[in-house]
Amino acid sequence: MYFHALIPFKPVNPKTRLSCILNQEEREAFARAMLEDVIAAVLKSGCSATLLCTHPFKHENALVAVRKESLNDAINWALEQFHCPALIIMADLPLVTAGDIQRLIRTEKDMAIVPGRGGGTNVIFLKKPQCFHADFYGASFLDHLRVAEECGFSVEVIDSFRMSTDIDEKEDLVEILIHGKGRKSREFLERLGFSIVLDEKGRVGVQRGPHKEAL
Ligand SMILES: Nc1nc2c(ncn2[C@@H]2O[C@H](COP(=O)(O)OP(=O)(O)OP(=O)(O)O)[C@@H](O)[C@H]2O)c(=O)[nH]1
Ligand SMILES: C[C@H](OP(=O)(O)O)C(=O)O
Repeated sequence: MYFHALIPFKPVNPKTRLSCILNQEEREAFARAMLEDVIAAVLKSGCSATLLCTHPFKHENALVAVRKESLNDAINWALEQFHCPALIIMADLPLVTAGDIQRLIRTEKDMAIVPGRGGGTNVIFLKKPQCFHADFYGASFLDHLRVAEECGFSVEVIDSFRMSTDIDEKEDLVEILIHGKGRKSREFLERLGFSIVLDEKGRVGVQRGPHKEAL
């Protein structure tokens, strides 16, 4: 089955929660690397990709719509245009695979949803997108279940480590370094000198060593 994926993307000053370890230029490059990982999985799954971007941006394998409004308003603008099923997938899920996406689009329910850790929503597949409206931020997973109920949708909640792993904070980089073999985002972090480290309590964290290209 062939569907259309909407990928919201903020190319300018993204991922501010990573400012403690990446400067703005690095965060922009890192956000692009994660986006590449997501687009690769989307295309491999057989879906096409449209980026909903806050600023002008070009990608050779995706359509781009520049929408200056907020995340929810941009998604809701796009959903209104859809007359066929739609996938909404965030650009900060670099571990996602084509098989993961196929799991959503093969759902027998009206909607499939993947929660993010901490109450967020990482991916939504909608068979009838026009009834729905996005309500990201805060406990958006609960909000999206409520919207689905209002629409009378049957819902499948998908339990997936890879798709639930959105990269927001420094601690999340551990997951890319451990599980992100072959991903552009892992190559990027390694090039910058990131590696995993154990703290004094035995927990795994990340450290930034010398820039590989500078060695
Ligand atoms: N179109 C659009 N996409 C957005 C906007 N804000 C964030 N995004 C995208 O939405 C997804 C989830 O965003 P967040 O995790 O909040 O990312 P962020 O705003 O870059 O990160 P922080 O600055 O750390 O909050 C990512 O794919 C972002 O690129 C927006 O205002 N408009
Ligand atoms: C957009 C938001 O992402 P988070 O800030 O939780 O990563 C959400 O999932 O509602």
